[in-house]
Amino acid sequence: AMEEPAIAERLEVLSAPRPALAGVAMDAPRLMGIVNITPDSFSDGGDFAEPETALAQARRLAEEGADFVDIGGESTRPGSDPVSLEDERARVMPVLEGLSGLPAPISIDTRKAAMMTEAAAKGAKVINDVSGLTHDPDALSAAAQTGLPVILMHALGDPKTMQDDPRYDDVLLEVYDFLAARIDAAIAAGIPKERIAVDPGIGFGKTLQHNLTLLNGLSLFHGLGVPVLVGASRKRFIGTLNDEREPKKRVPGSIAAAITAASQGVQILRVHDVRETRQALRVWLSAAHGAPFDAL
Ligand SMILES: Nc1nc2ncc(COP(=O)(O)OP(=O)(O)O)nc2c(=O)[nH]1
Repeated sequence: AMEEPAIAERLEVLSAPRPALAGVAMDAPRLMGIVNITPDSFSDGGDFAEPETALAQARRLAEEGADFVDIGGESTRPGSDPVSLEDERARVMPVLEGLSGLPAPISIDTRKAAMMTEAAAKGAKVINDVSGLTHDPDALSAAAQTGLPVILMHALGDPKTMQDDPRYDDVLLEVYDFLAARIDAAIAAGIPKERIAVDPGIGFGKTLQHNLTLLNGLSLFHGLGVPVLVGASRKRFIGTLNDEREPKKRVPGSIAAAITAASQGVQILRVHDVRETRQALRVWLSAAHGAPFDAL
């Protein structure tokens, strides 16, 4: 088999030239903290459903060192139902208004064109669409109009049914090809390549095996020439491997997944537990460099 590149060589990938994303340098693993303003998110639904608690969480994650704070008003967990524009707007906009002074750039986790436009007007600096700008026919043009960088994620169909029976001939290549096509579509819509990042969509229409094949092969996605984001935090595959039904008890496994991604040069890690993940990353990066790594 091909000799596995040493950690140091893989770390070279980290320093591969990628433009900054919303002003955040892509030269070391960066953390995207998660604020789910929903009653039903799979791991923390209801915890931050009120503006005050969502604001406090966003500020806390920024203080813990989040490089981005991802704000979402629609759970896209397996089996979830879509949220109306009115409901998503009512959940998210009050929080965005309250976060205007946040030191970390805010990403808006939404599939709706109208939400992208309105969130951008309220200070969001990144658009994060779990459907890769495919769900809303107006999303590509709306995202391009905002001038914001976009994160294009792969999902196999709709959250409602994506886990019913996910099948691929080759999950790595099919996810890669989907992301390549979405990059082309975004560029054609007027979003320059330096404002694009991709994400394989762990848990979005994938079996345990699919998720593990993706986590093992993440370095492939650097071939797309844009920053790579991975969101494995607290997800079901961690619970399946450990028979751990409670998402909040999956933090050690989430950290292991984050280190797995960082060791393959993934530039952005989307996590619920910023302080814990940052601590682990610093140790891993410092050891891998043989010296204190304080870029985080
Ligand atoms: N780019 C990106 N965005 C995402 N948004 C939501 C979730 C699902 O996790 P969470 O937001 O915690 O749960 P829910 O969708 O139930 O709110 N995962 C990702 C991900 O892996 N990548």
